[in-house]
Amino acid sequence: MITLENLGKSYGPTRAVDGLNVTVAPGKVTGFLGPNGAGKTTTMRMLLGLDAPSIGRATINGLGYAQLPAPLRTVGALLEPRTGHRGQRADSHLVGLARSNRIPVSRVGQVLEEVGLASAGHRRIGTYSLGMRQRLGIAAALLGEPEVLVFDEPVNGLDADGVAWIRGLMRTKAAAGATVFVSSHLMSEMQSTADHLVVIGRGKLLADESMEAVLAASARNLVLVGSPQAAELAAGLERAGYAVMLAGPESLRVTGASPEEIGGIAHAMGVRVNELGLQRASLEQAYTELTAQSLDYMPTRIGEES
Ligand SMILES: Nc1ncnc2c1ncn2[C@@H]1O[C@H](COP(=O)(O)OP(=O)(O)OP(=O)(O)O)[C@@H](O)[C@H]1O
Repeated sequence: MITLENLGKSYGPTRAVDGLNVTVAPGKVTGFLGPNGAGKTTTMRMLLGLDAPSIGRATINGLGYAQLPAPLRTVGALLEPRTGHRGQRADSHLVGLARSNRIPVSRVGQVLEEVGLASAGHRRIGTYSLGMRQRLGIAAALLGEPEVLVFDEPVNGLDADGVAWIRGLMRTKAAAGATVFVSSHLMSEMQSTADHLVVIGRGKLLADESMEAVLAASARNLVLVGSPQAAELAAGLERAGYAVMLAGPESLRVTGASPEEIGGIAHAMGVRVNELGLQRASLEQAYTELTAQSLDYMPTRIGEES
């Protein structure tokens, strides 16, 4: 489990991270989202003892990173794809890491296998593609069989197969009980990977909710209704306070109501309904609404300049 308690970091006048209180639970993939410069990397660096908080604290299983008796056995991290020296062989890099962390060297072959680098383990890191270096970084993170995984933008540089692979890896680890905390700016990817979302903007917490709740709260959720008495039903739905648009002579688009609520109103009015379909907002849309207020630079639209 990861706990952020009133965690804050200032760089001069900039509050990169501003009083975060978050618990990241085991058994789930928790997506960490926010616009560029929101403070995600700074938060992860404080969690991993690479930056000192200005206020508050970040703990893993109740301890700060520096207090962990065996850090690599507790938390596996991928912060940037650069790992090891270019001239070093990938397997020797991992052997060095294992030895210095009292992890059995037999794990090296296992993690190389797990990340799909078994046949390239003897090669020098400098000959690796960006995607291979990303896999090597993940191999290093998995070396100590940690129960907490912290990945900053892990799919950067990976091709479609690599993206699908890392999604599967995170889902498998979470299903086995691991705490998986992963930042990403790829909303469609997060939508199919994360169970829970922590969203920040300008260092502040904007949402800490299940994926389901974030999507359900979006104003972009639409219900498409087909009815031969569309106009009559529209009037009834408007009386009930829902936003209704006539999409055709026999079809409506309704926002703010669930299919069940619309069905209930239609039933009470004695109106026939032929079709009732929920068109869910995408995470991209829900996220845009959540972060709209916290974007550092809002483009000025033509015609709005004063
Ligand atoms: N070492 C530093 N010195 C000064 N300012 C910093 C430093 N590191 C980060 N910042 C500032 O802190 C804020 C948060 O940066 P951070 O990299 O944590 O954001 P992020 O959410 O990871 O963004 P991105 O998605 O662009 O990586 C930014 O305004 C950034 O310019």
